[in-house]
Amino acid sequence: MTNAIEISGLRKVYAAQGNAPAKEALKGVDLAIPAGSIFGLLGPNGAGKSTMINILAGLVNKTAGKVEIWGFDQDVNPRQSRAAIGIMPQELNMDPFFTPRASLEVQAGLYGVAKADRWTDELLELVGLTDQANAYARNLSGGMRRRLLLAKALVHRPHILVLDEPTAGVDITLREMLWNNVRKLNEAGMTIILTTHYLEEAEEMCDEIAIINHGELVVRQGTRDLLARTDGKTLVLDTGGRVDVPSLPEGARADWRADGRLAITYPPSTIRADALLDALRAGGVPIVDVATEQPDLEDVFVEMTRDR
Ligand SMILES: Nc1ncnc2c1ncn2[C@@H]1O[C@H](COP(=O)(O)OP(=O)(O)OP(=O)(O)O)[C@@H](O)[C@H]1O
Repeated sequence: MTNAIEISGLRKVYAAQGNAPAKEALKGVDLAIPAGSIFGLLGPNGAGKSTMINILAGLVNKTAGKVEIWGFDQDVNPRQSRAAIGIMPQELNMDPFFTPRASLEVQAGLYGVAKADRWTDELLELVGLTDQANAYARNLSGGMRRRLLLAKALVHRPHILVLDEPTAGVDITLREMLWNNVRKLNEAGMTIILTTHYLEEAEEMCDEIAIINHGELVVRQGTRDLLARTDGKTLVLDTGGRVDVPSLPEGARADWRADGRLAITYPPSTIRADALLDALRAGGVPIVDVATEQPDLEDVFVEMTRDR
């Protein structure tokens, strides 16, 4: 299996409701997600990420296009394609009278996992809920509920795990635990797809990233290559205090930071750092110290999703 997911020409139009006009949430997206990757699906609010994930999960019907999950066409082999994917949803609502163990057993039943093939105890152990296995869900903390949702997504041992905003509003300890789990699952061969608003997290975790905006795929690239795309670097200077900044080569921009340092952002394709430093020195700016900063995913994201 080279691609865990192959999406082509995917469109979704939500029908008009009352005064709200019809909304084309996905406008013909083509996207291949390599098997074995940790793949980030990013985009601003309303870009269409949840729509895409819900289509993968079989919760939203597409208007047009083709979706193959682990080689199974969703429309031709719905059962097999559903069995290949597990989804950890955003929302935390769950039956308050179920214990984690019972929830996992029920979920396994829904997926038709035979009793002998269930791995309930291992799953509870994996997400750190062994001690709460028999506690009612209403007594679980938000973090524990989230861990239970992860375990529920895994009952049928899917090839692909989709995490929709898994760390929104969770504390650092839980976030680390989630990511450790995700890495372990990925090392064991599972393909991971995640949406997140934390771009730092996507930068650190994902091998490849797709950015969607207004229902269209804007870019899909390896994380490292994506970061190399932005033509913007920053020199950060300690000038020993505020001074007048002389005019700089066109394309360069100077900003004073809150910590009193002077940040010069420039496109390295047309301006060399030494030309900038020469211009500053010639303008009488004392340079006590200099550091450089590379663009991060946030910069790339802002550039790619800026409305033109
Ligand atoms: N059930 C629905 N009926 C009508 N319009 C919808 C429905 N669900 C989503 N939309 C619209 O489709 C567009 C895409 O929404 P979607 O939830 O997929 O975006 P998103 O990228 O997941 O955003 P967020 O990051 O805010 O979750 C939005 O304009 C949204 O208002």
